Parts: sequence; structure tokens; C-alpha cells
Amino acid sequence: MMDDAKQSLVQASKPVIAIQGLSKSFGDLDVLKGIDLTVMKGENMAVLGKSGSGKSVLIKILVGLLKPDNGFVKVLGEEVADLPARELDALRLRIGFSFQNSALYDSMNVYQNLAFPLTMNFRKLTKKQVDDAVMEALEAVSLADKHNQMPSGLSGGQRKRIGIARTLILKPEIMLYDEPTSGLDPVTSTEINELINEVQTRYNTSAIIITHDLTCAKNTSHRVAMLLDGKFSKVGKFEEVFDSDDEQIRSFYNYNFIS
Ligand SMILES: Nc1ncnc2c1ncn2[C@@H]1O[C@H](COP(=O)(O)OP(=O)(O)OP(=O)(O)O)[C@@H](O)[C@H]1O
Repeated sequence: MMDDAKQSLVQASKPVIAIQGLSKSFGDLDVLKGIDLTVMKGENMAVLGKSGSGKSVLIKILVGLLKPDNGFVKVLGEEVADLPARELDALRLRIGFSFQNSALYDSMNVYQNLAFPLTMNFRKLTKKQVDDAVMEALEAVSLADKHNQMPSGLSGGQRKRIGIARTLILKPEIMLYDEPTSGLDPVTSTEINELINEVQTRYNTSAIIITHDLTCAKNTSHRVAMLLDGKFSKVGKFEEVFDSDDEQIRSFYNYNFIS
């Protein structure tokens, strides 16, 4: 849980993501119906919503993989929908994606998995610069001793950590976590939640955390945004959002809260 001092520090910072009046439909299906959301520098925002509510569509619009029908989306000061391809690539480099399945390359060891995105994007780095960056990212996720290991020899939680380290190596300003605790036992989930907070403190990143896991949302986010019927019905501190008589919010809470 975030303490109040940290909460007010974040509120006083500037927005890194600003969404206004965003809508997106596929044929007759209106997925996003005019949503507004602001994520501040240094803020972890959990985005909650039922399966099919449009969380992935929102993330895809944020990184320019889908175009909005209406509204505007500014990420790190850039209006995403208007960006030419080269500038969109540059913007994406400032955003770290942590996918559900960790998406590690099984034929590469941990070191190679981390070095790969770095050398692909920054071809002039020396071997020492790459080594240092890999080790710093591995230390950030407390797995420096695993650099020689193949992904198949890692536990589910370790794979998630390495996936996060591989994202951190590019020093992103925004982290996008897609169901970071899915498929993990409660102890490992707690470790990942702690890691998300450590990443935020160490790198002063902002994050959007898409999750069904309310313990994760509660313990990692400054604010949560609840996507219901194509809109953010409530955005605020975890307790504020769930201290609600709204039947859909109550039912989401009762269905998803584990501990
Ligand atoms: N490219 C597309 N073409 C048509 N429909 C799409 C497309 N992408 C998403 N949808 C539809 O939009 C809705 C929202 O999908 P989305 O993947 O954002 O849900 P979600 O909230 O991320 O769900 P989950 O929690 O299950 O991952 C779904 O009904 C989906 O079928």
C-alpha cells in the first residue's frame, strides 16, 4: 500500500499519459466509449476490468498499434495517433512492455535474452557497456546469479523477473505490465508486486498495470481505474474505488479478491 506522502508527491508531478474522450469500436462493438485518464510521472496506475472490457485495446492505442476513432492520447508529450513511423519507434523505445508470458527467447540464455534488445537498438555499445547494463538489470530483479541459465531452467516467477529485467535494460520511462501475477502462486505474486514497487522507486518509472489480481492492484498502485461498459467508471485510490455501492464494482471485487 502506498503511503500518503508518496501519494501526494506523485500527484504534484506532471502527466506522462493523458487520454481524453478516447473511443474505439470494431464494427458494431463499441469497446471504449469516451474514456479519460491521466497517469502522472512516478505513478503506478492499475487498470481493472472484466475479460473483454477493452484493457488490451487501450494499451495497443497507447503504443500506436491501434488507431483511436475519436479523442486524443498523449504519451510522454507526443500525440500518438499523429506520429510518423520513425518517431513512433522512438517513443516505443521509451516504453517497456512486460507481457503475460514473459516472451523470453528459449534458445538464448538469460544474458543473451537481456543483451539482445540492447544491441538491436544501440549497435555502437561496447561489450563492457552491454555487460554492465545486463548485470545492472539482473541485479534490479535480484537474479544476477542466473545470467548463464537457459529460460527452461527458470521458475515461473523467475521468468517474469527476467522478462521485467529485459524491459528495464532500455531504461523505460513508462512500464506496461500485462497481468504480471497471472499463473503465479501467492508467495511469488507477492515478490512480483514488491518488484513492481522497487522498479518504480529505483527508476522513477510510471506504470500501467493491467490485472485481474486485486491484491496486486492494491499493493502496487497509487490509483486504480475501473473499466466498466467502455468507460472508467471510477478512478482513485483502491479503497475509494471499491468503497462503492455500484453492483458491478461490488461483484468485480467479490469475484476477484483472493486475500
Ligand atoms: N482487432 C480487433 N478486431 C475486432 N475486435 C477486436 C479487436 N481487438 C479487440 N477486439 C474486441 O474488443 C473487445 C476488448 O478486447 P480486449 O482484448 O481489449 O479485452 P481485455 O479487457 O484485454 O480482455 P482480457 O482480460 O480477456 O485480456 C473484445 O470483445 C475483443 O474481441
